[in-house]
Amino acid sequence: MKWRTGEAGLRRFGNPATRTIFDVPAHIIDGKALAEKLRGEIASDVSTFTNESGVTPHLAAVLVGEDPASAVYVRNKERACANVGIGSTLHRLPAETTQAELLELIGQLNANDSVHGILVQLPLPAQIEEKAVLDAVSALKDVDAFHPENVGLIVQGRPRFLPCTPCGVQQMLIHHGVQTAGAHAVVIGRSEIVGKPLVNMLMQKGEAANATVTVCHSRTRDLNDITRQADILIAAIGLPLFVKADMVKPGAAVIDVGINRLEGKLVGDVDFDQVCEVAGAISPVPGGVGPMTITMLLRNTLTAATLLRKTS
Ligand SMILES: Nc1nc(=O)c2c([nH]1)NC[C@@H]1CN(c3ccc(C(=O)N[C@@H](CCC(=O)O)C(=O)O)cc3)C=[N+]21
Repeated sequence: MKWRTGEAGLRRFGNPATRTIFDVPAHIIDGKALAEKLRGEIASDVSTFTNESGVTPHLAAVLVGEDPASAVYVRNKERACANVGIGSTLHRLPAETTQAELLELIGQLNANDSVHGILVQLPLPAQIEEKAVLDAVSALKDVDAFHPENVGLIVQGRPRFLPCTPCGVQQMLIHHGVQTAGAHAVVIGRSEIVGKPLVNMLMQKGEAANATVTVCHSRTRDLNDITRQADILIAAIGLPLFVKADMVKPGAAVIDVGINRLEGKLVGDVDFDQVCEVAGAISPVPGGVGPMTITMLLRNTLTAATLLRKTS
């Protein structure tokens, strides 16, 4: 489905199964549907790779502690792997695991030739230094693209892996016809996981890039004046319903990276109900960036298996 600036009319949005269909003015950037389509393509690529090499790509996921949200995410990732023919192993460690114990496990996974991708689920318990752990993951198995070597390659415009959430956002822009070249993209949020890499990727030469990029964060003055200039507005701040209609230029494409629980409901960083009246295109939560993040993890695991085969 394509969307172009200035397109008018109401769009149908919702889930026919639950009869929650309603009409909204903005084009809906449906991450769930796109994720399903791309997972079909990944499954076919995995099958080709496995037939040619005799190797089944394998993801090792590490979960430390009992955080219920993390447990759900990790389970979703395992299921997604199985659905495209990627093997996975979940390593569950108790909340009181020491940094040395976690590093020991990562060392074993690095050395294990049948493991191609390693994912350490964040956040980690307070006694463990996140940077030390992420640095220890082999750069060739770093399917999150958090290792400094992989971050450096992204900055230089020659990525090995692209980080899952930013890459998912780019795919959503590509597949919905949102033109990034020359556009003003405003990213709210400067996290290592989303904001910082995404800003870097959007300003590179290449597909879903060549944008003029502005980074906003908690210390930005006159935030609304800046966000209102955005042709593409990306919300990755971690504050529920933070982006309101008066922060959005009419017709802009709005991508909501937020995952917040509010009164038992999952909501994004964008106040969808009001912003969809102003935006030209908007991604929902749930069903937006989340499913795309997992899809890009699957793609990266296949890439890792391909790379490790070439280097061994
Ligand atoms: N090393 C690491 N890599 C990650 O990629 C990583 C992580 N740690 N820690 C936590 C965050 C969060 N994250 C999500 C992925 C998918 C959905 C997702 O699919 N959400 C569904 C809804 C799921 C639900 O109902 O809870 C949706 O938005 O439609 C959400 C969140 C990956 N993360």
